[in-house]
Amino acid sequence: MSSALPIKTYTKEAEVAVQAVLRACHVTKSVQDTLKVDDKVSKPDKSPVTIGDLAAQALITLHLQNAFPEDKIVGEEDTTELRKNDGLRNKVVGLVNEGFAKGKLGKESEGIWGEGESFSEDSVLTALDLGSHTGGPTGRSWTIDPIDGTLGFLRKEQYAVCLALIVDGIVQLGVLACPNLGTTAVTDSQTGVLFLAKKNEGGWMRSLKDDAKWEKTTIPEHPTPLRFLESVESGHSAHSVQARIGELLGVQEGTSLRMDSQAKYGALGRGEGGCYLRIPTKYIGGKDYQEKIWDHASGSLLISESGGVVSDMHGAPLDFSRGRTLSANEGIVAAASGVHAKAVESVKKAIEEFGKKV
Ligand SMILES: Nc1ncnc2c1ncn2[C@@H]1O[C@H](COP(=O)(O)O)[C@@H](O)[C@H]1OP(=O)(O)O
Ligand SMILES: [Mg+2]
Ligand SMILES: [Mg+2]
Ligand SMILES: [Mg+2]
Repeated sequence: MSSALPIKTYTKEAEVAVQAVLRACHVTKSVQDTLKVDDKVSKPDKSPVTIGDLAAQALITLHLQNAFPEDKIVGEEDTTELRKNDGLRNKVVGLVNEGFAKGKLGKESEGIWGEGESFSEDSVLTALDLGSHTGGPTGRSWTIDPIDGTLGFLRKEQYAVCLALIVDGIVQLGVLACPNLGTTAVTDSQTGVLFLAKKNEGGWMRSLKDDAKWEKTTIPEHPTPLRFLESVESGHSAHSVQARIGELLGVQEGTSLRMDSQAKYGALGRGEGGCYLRIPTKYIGGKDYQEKIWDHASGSLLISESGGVVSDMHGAPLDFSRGRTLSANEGIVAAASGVHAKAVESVKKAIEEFGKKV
């Protein structure tokens, strides 16, 4: 069994979520180590999806379906690619069952639901299709990003397995696993960190290893040195605007921490960096883009529960009640409490400057 969870409410939900995410990490890690060219395809929006993304979402959904059959699922992936590609489908079904294989997860999975069970192709496809819920302001729904940062995953760098519970539009519980993140610093020899956040109770982290102890996550009011965290991909956020915001905040030149996925929220949540910036590229002539709820639900709760502040780039709270996207928001600023207000102010100034240039 996993070491006792540090929270007092939603304990069954957290227990199931942690188990599901641990199993998904086991699968994604083995896929990342052995990925072949035809284990990856492009989705209609041209973004990549791998057998790891699809297997992890199916596996997490099977856990949720078993424990909370009434709950809705808002998942990033669907069965479009699997239904037209036999090879991909067979591999995904095989991986899901490998994730449940007896003894695969070590002692943490002993006595936990699903160990040794086998799932048919039909149940795997049905589980994936459950992820098409529209989200919205009422009821309970889980949002899944089975591999966040697929581009980082393909580069064998950072990625995250993300699962959050949203109740009546509010994120109540967030689980964020970062299999390639160092346990004490972004890169160190001991990799693999699991983060957990519960609304109004706090944020915690532990190593991904068996039975590791949970430690509280805290963000100092003024982290020093102040650095900012941003995407590796220049198509996902406006690096040039962010560099200017960094200057305005007094960040030393060349000290931004670039990494893929919600691992950025994990690093910030345990006090690294001090400010995560995600300024849309449309401000420098890029395409319009709406952020998805599964890309921010777990991470944003971790920040607010660790003493930090999260908003959109204009300072407005993130609104998870609008459906599958954060359609009421634009960009993200997540920062230490002593940095956030100045960061939002600096965003405004930098955008004005760039507006004159574009
Ligand atoms: N133009 C864009 N602006 C912001 N985020 C994007 C954009 N295109 C894709 N993404 C999403 O950014 C996330 C990764 O963020 P990061 O750069 O911080 O690692 C992915 O979930 C990815 O979605 P997708 O899964 O559809 O590729
Ligand atoms: Mg994502
Ligand atoms: Mg993803
Ligand atoms: Mg994706």
